[in-house]
Amino acid sequence: MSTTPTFGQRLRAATAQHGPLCAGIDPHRALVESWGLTYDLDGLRAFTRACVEAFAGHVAIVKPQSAFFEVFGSPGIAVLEDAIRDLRSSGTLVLLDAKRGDIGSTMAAYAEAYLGESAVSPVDALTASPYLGFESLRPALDTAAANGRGLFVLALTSNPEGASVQHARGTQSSVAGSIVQGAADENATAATAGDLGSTGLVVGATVGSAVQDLGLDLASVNGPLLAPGVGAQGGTAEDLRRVFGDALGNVLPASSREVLAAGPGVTALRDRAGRTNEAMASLLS
Ligand SMILES: O=C(O)c1cc(=O)[nH]c(=O)n1[C@@H]1O[C@H](COP(=O)(O)O)[C@@H](O)[C@H]1O
Repeated sequence: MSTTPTFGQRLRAATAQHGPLCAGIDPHRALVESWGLTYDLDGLRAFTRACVEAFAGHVAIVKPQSAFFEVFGSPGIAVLEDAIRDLRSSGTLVLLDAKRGDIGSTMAAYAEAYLGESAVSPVDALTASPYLGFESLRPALDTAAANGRGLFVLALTSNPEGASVQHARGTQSSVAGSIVQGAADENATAATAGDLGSTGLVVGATVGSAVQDLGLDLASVNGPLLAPGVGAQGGTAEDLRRVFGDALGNVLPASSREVLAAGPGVTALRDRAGRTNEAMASLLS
């Protein structure tokens, strides 16, 4: 039997030590320029370096948004890879936000790229879109599990357009409901062992009463619940309480712009992340 700790176990240990905040690295043009940097490769590099210095060893998990690095082509990806390596070597978990989702055979290549045993730039977890069907993610679910890594599957996203797909009802349940069930099934073995599962869900802090309206049981998922939308998108601590109810203990509040706006100083960034973390920890406990 493998003795490699699971992603769920590693995440639980990390949040116990550092608090629940998932700090985003989203080098938007406006943010980069507001730090007095030029919006080019040098600016991207300086922005990312400051984030890594501020967050490494101080928060449980960091979520770089791949899109903002892809903008700069392969040199931008190299900046992302350096950040992933440096964060992970400091012991900070990395959730790469790339929202991958494709037919199974292509999904297998995405899984190999980010979660595989021989991945060039491995991450601890990856965001994934299940809208080609939850089972299309099977290669990523299995590769993640085999290598002690995790997957965060979009269930109820923070954008207003998400509802038109995710709230739709089939013969038995809503689309989001089937995603919740899929994640709960993946985490069943961990649940029996008393561990947090490694298949997480993404449920935005801005989804209002959707969880209740659709009758979703998020506590039954027994996995981490990434909650983007806090801060810049209008989500508040009170919203988290309303949205997640008895599943609050598994929530990772995700904040990018609100924390990043404290830059460019490394200490100021770290302090903002620390204060957000403390506020979230007292809410969730
Ligand atoms: O998967 C995500 O992280 C995500 C899902 C979602 O439903 N909504 C959402 O905003 N996100 C991401 O979370 C980050 C939000 O950034 P801020 O609004 O600046 O905190 C961005 O990187 C988004 O791509």
